[in-house]
Amino acid sequence: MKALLAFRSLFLSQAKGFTLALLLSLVTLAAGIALLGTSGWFITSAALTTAGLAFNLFVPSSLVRGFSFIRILARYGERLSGHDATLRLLSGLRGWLFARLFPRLPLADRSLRHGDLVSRLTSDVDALDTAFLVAIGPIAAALVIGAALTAVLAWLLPGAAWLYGFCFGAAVLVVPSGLTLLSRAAGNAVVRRAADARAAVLDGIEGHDDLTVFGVLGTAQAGFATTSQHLAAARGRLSTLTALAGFAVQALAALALAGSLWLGLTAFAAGAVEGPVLAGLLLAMAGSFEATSTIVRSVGKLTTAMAAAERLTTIAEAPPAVLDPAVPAPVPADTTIVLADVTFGYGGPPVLDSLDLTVTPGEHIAITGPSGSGKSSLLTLLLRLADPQAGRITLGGTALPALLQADIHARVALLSQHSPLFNDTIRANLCVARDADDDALWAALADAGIADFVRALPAGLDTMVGEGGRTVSVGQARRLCLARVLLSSAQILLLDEPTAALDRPAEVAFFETLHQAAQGRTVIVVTHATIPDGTVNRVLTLRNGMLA
Ligand SMILES: Nc1ncnc2c1ncn2[C@@H]1O[C@H](COP(=O)(O)OP(=O)(O)OP(=O)(O)O)[C@@H](O)[C@H]1O
Repeated sequence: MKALLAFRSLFLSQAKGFTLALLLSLVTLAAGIALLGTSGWFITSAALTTAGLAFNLFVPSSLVRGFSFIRILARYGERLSGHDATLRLLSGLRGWLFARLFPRLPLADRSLRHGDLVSRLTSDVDALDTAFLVAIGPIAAALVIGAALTAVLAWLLPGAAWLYGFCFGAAVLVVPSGLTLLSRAAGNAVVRRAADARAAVLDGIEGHDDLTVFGVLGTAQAGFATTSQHLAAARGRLSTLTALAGFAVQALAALALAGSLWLGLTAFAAGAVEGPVLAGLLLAMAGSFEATSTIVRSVGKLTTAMAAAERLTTIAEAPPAVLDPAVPAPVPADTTIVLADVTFGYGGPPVLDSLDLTVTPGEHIAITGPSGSGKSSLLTLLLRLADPQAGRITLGGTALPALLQADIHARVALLSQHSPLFNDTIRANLCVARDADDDALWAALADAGIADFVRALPAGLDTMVGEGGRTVSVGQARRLCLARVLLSSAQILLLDEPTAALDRPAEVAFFETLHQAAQGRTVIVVTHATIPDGTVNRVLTLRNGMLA
């Protein structure tokens, strides 16, 4: 519940819609109960009145019709306002989560799987946004209705009021609370297992080719079947508990009705209550318990929502890798980069150890070094996606932590080892860097050495590249990503293994084009390739955390 409370400001932002939905659900419930009560009273009165001659049929029958209409209209209005508020809450929740997620990327918790993250961003948010609609709203409405009917009973059939009040209170408060406590573990397991299943699906799709080639598709399928069985078992446990709670509520309803019938008949025999009123009250009680059955079904969802809330707050409250300064420094015009005595690691031995480096504006440098020597980590620091544990990095004389990250990223562009192509047109993929006209796009494509290929495509710049750039070769995808980086207005370009997928002639051509295309801009390229002569000003080697 504490995790759910963390989202109270978001829920409160939709308070108007939820209050309206709550009021309308109260009207719906009240109209339903009044409908049953009036019908019972009406039918009994009509039966007790000789041939109906002395009985005014008009008032009760119009009441029955009136309550039916009110019930239908109120239910419609409740669904409309409740779902409207829920959808608004959903957009608020997603915005809230993304706003917290971005400054925390890459997530410090490397164990968090891609599929799990997707699960948190989708189904966990969905579980949370319906918490009001399926659980909190119905519980609040039932409590009000139960209290009102108890008050009516205290007036018309005092003997039964305490019994009804006790049974209804237990059905709305005790059984759902007990179910919440008992189903906590099952609710957690459902959320966890659902995330596992989603991750297994994503892994299977992403790794399908390799799994097929290595002949282990069957093993992967068996793994997925096991995950699905675990999910089904967790859902089964939750359903069993929900069914038991449903049985408890029905038993309480039966106890309240049977006891009230007995107490009511005693009161009727003593002349303390009229027959039609008694019939109406008993039917109204039966109607009110209808509200409790929804609650029991909903509480299972509430435990899932609580588990989802915990998983979301885990990401949202994780300390961000870096924080923007409260008062940012102005962006320096100079783009000289200086790393002085920089030490950085991931908790173990330092990856970069007292490293010094100065890169003057417009200089092109290459950094080589054995795998795992810290080349990519160095680029991470230059983008201020992490801060060094010791030492100082400055841009134009201003320390990076004094600048807004957005300002740094406007000046420093990255072509990473994993730069993606989005499932969109070539034009849209390039314009991620900045909005540009066709001339600028073709110039960037020409600089990246891929203009001829794009020009030969029937749809040219409007060609869809497919998911992850599946319709182009790996080398072409790298060049399209390079074109995007060249198109950006950043004065400093960082490239991580830009030629990993190219053969030697293409690699040489790539470095030559890069050198020409990025004239006037600073280039830091991290690579295992042998750098062709004349394409960079300096080649440095990173070894044992230091540059040589
Ligand atoms: N997020 C991380 N958490 C923990 N350790 C990390 C993380 N990222 C990198 N490392 C470790 O830091 C070291 C340097 O990694 P880095 O990727 O910077 O090396 P690299 O020189 O770029 O390697 P490669 O040439 O293979 O790309 C490696 O030992 C790696 O395992």
